[in-house]
Amino acid sequence: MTTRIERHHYDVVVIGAGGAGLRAAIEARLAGKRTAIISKSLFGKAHTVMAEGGAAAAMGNVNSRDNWMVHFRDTMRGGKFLNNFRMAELHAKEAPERIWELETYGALFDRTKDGKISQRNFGGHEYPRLAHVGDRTGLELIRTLQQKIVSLQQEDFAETGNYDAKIRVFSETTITELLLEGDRIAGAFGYYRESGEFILLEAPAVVLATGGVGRSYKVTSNSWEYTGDGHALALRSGATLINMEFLQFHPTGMVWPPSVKGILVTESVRGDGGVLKNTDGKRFMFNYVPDVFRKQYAETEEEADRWYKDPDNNRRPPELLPRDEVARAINSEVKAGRGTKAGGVLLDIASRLPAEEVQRRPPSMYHQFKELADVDITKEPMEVGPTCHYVMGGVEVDPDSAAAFGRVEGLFAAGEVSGGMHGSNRLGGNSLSDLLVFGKRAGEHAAAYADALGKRPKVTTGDVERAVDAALAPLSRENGENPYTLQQDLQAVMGDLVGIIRREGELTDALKRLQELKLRVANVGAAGGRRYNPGWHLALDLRNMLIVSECTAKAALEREESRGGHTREDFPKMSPQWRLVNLVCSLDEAGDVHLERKPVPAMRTELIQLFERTELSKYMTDEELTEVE
Ligand SMILES: Cc1cc2nc3c(=O)[nH]c(=O)nc-3n(C[C@H](O)[C@H](O)[C@H](O)COP(=O)(O)OP(=O)(O)OC[C@H]3O[C@@H](n4cnc5c(N)ncnc54)[C@H](O)[C@@H]3O)c2cc1C
Repeated sequence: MTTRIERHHYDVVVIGAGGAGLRAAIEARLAGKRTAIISKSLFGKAHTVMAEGGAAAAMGNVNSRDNWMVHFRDTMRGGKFLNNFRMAELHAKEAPERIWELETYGALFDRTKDGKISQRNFGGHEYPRLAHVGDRTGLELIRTLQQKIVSLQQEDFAETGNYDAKIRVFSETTITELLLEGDRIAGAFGYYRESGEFILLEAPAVVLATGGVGRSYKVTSNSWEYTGDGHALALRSGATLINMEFLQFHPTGMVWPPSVKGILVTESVRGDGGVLKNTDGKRFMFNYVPDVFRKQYAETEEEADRWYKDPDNNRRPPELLPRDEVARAINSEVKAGRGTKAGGVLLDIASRLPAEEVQRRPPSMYHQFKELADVDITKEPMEVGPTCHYVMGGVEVDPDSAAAFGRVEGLFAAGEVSGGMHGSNRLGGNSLSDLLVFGKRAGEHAAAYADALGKRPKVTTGDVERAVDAALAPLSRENGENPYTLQQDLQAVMGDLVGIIRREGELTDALKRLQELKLRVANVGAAGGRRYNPGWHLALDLRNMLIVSECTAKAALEREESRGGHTREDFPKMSPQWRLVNLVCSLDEAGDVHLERKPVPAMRTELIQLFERTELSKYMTDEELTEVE
């Protein structure tokens, strides 16, 4: 029996309908390209929508001393100098324009008293920099980008009588394979989640905008669709992933009750005055300020408290250190027996702000705790602990065009699925601006690539048949393993052995267990048919989760230092030699993960000159410092 496949032709296919995907699609459509947007979940329900804190852009609205150079410096410091400097530079320079542009699409940001876009403080940012809409910034961003897409569809309708003529959204549709002719992208294959019917989109250019990988971890702020699909699709099509060892564990996830463990408690609670205390009632973050940050952070509670009113003449509270520092500090306090029974510490805003203010500032935090944990945060502290939140590693891309490196042409990546921009650790707020800056670039360059092609690559029947067979395989295994058990086992391996603090023995053990899981996943089964069958969907996702987890574990074992989102108990220091190394994963012929070391591109002189030598000496080797002089 032949399998029915719905076929479409596009110039650019964008996989992912979060901020990066929507911004890329808008740009490709503005360049006149027929563009498809594919979304695994409902249109509008992406991670981007969950972003609360805001989008970082050096507009200088609240403190006029802010500019792209200060933002660039903060981003490089946050990433511990492993960032792709060119991406950090483009991001810092272009973010303000991308935010102002959103206003022309209809976004309504909160305002300062004099009517400018308001900006709030956030960890690691020297000045108030996060443009925000209460704690619903991501929602406003997605709403606005969707609105822009609808307005473009209306223009297309006026011209052609068809809303979908130039830009069409396929929601609740999962892409399982990229199809190639030789080394060039020829299309994408997937299925409608509701009907289980297959879909083939032939296109010479694909933009990956699939977000993160957090569902491979037990405790995570990420939702069900973040199974590393884009990372795995990139690898399988011949592209490379960079620095997959760097995962951000957000310091403040809910820890109680178990049903909500991992859900994020926004950093703006700390930006607005919330402080972290252990069960002895001590503000412990003062004990955890690393030397590299000592100059910028307050040494006493009095100075830290003064900063909220007078940031120009006081140093920042240590609660606002970059996320990796705060997450490790909480981890240490809990380990030392100064944590709560549920394994967290206390985040206190109740004793710091009047109740009405607490309700007004982070309103959804108040409701989140009231409804999910029955805790009134205007009266009691919140119980919080680290949660897997963001992956800094991702598709290795050319910084200017967002084109994927490796053996593949016609593939682009933007947003959380791409790597390099944030180095070893991302600053809060830098993701929303990253996805606008590089989403736009990816859409623009994917369109230009499609334009410049002579003959378009063709999808082969054999490849489509293989994609169909791979998709149907779990349904045909009568005694296959249960996908939910496999996912739990994978989450246990990653959470327990490749988590926030890593050790050689555990990482070696993790790799052994991942190999065992690989064999079991090859035998995963799903009962039932193709019509809305979440077990089948997970069975297909597991293949991606496993391959991406293997990259993370391999790179974590290889990198013998501690930096940003990678902490090795057996190598606790940051090493200037390791700063010169990017770890790059590819797939070999047998489908196994191959890891190689590649040099980190050297920063241009005028960018190096933005830093003081004493600061550079914390990160760079002696040879590099000699060259700087
Ligand atoms: C709770 C929370 C709060 C956050 N707060 C902030 C903040 O305040 N500021 C900030 O800068 N960052 C924040 N972040 C991080 C930020 O929201 C994300 O990194 C960012 O939104 C990622 O955007 P994206 O466009 O790359 O991907 P996403 O928004 O994650 O979208 C990915 C899209 O890809 C689709 N997809 C995935 N796989 C497939 C597939 N196989 N086929 C088809 N479609 C697929 C998904 O359905 C989705 O549409 C937060 C994250 C979380 C979880």
